[in-house]
Amino acid sequence: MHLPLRRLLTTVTHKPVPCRKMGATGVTPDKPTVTHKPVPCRKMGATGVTPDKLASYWGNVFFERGIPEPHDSSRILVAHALGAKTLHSIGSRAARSPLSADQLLLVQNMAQERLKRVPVQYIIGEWDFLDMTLEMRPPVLIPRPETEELVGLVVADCEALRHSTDASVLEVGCGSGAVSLALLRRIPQVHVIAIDKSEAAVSLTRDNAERLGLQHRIHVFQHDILTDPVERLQDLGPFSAVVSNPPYIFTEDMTRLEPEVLRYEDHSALDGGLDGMAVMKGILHLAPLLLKARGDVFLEGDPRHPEMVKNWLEDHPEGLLRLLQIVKDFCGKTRFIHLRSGRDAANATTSHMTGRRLPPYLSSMPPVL
Ligand SMILES: C[S@@+](CC[C@H](N)C(=O)[O-])C[C@H]1O[C@@H](n2cnc3c(N)ncnc32)[C@H](O)[C@@H]1O
Repeated sequence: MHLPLRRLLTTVTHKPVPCRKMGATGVTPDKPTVTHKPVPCRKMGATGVTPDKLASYWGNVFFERGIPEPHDSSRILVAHALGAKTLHSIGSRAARSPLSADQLLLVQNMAQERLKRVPVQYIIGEWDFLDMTLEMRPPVLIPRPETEELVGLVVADCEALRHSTDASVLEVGCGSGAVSLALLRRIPQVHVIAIDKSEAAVSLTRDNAERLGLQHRIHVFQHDILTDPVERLQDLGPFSAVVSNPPYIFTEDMTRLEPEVLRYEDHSALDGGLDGMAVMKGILHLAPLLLKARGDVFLEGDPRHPEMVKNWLEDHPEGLLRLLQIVKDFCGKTRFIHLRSGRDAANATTSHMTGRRLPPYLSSMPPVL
């Protein structure tokens, strides 16, 4: 059953109960009413529920209810209730200590959310992207591991960014700020302009920039690349590079998305129109107006897009954009497109990258996002 998107607005972020509060009893008045079958405290003894037992209990419930990555989900939720990222990291003593009543209830409430297919990232309210922990708030897109590779590609292959002292990047569709903030952390002299048409995304990027102390090197504002005046961006340029992980799912593929994605993430962060290229084409059109004489464009897309971009470039020679590189993601799918403005770009080459695995409900999107 599909939950209405309005449900997103009521998704709560469950703050961890620090370990030092373990042993506290009673339920705080602001805790939501428990609607799910309670943790079987009587079976395990009210103070006898250890993190491993609880994770295993909820992992089995999730499994029986068809929740993807059932055991990973439950372990992350239990770890979060203990103020940790993983159960491995809590140490053997904490692993043997029973949870407090507060913590039990917190896990139970979070598990209820997971049973409704709310992504773990939204439930715990944060997620790691490269070396950063970012705040996550629905419906802003949860950054995917492939996008970490996009950052790696920009850092490795954008000479202009590494060698110039006044390099600037425009990110189109900043979402949570993952790409822009990762670039700022890796390239000290760079300044980023990050735009998004979604107010929620702009606000989250700003908050994440503050969280990481990077707010002085990033200018974030609401801007629709397809409809707002380009002069607004030109006034802030010209840029050394334009980077984007635009919405690139073909509209016809949207219905095949997992409930976690379809119900809770912003559709306009995902749906790229009939050919998945609505925003991408906007960027290709505008890039020559925004880039320095020899500037780069880095795009993440669907595996069908590199060929489609090649065709688009043949139909639009006036833009003087050249395809420089097509790069595969860690699944071996053609994923990233590197273009350069001006006449001196080399011929296309193909390279491969490796990386880590994504939870299935995020990775099995058609196509993998
Ligand atoms: C796939 S998400 C990428 C978010 C983030 N950069 C990341 O990689 O996690 C695409 C983002 O583009 C934004 N977006 C969609 N259409 C846009 C448009 N016409 N102009 C600006 N941003 C747009 C969405 O709001 C969304 O935040």
